[in-house]
Amino acid sequence: MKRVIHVVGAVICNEQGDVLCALRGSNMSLPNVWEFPGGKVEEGESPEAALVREVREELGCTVSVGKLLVDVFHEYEHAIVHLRTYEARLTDGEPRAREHAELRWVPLSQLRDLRWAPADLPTVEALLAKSRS
Ligand SMILES: Nc1nc2c([nH]c(=O)n2[C@H]2C[C@H](O)[C@@H](COP(=O)(O)OP(=O)(O)OP(=O)(O)O)O2)c(=O)[nH]1
Repeated sequence: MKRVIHVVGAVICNEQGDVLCALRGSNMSLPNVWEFPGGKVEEGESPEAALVREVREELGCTVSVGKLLVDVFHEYEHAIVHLRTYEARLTDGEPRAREHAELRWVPLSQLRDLRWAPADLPTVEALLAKSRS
């Protein structure tokens, strides 16, 4: 049985409604794909607390965590990723790529043009569906 990794991702939007997307580096697992900032939930940690901690580590800024958007399991070669994505709002600091190859604010209309980590596609679709409703 593959191990299950519990991962959280933050959907952070700016005033124009662009979404903050992060490019995984070539030296990371799942290299060179776009993802939502976040990471693994530690033992005994709530998903919300993990998201605040990971965003602080990766982007050097603070978010407040809002609604759960998507809760999905995706089977990769290396493991099964249990990904929960949340709406999140920047409350302090400016995001900087401390660990990622690049950060980019992407308009909703261009979200599908990025090469996403496969587990993230349901979140991309949920964001597009929400913007149409
Ligand atoms: N942070 C994040 N990880 C994602 C997303 N989608 C997705 O499939 N993943 C995967 C990539 C990794 O396998 C795992 C998250 O681990 P991580 O961000 O701590 O990165 P990592 O594997 O480089 O960490 P590590 O082995 O160095 O401890 O979940 C996403 O949107 N955000």
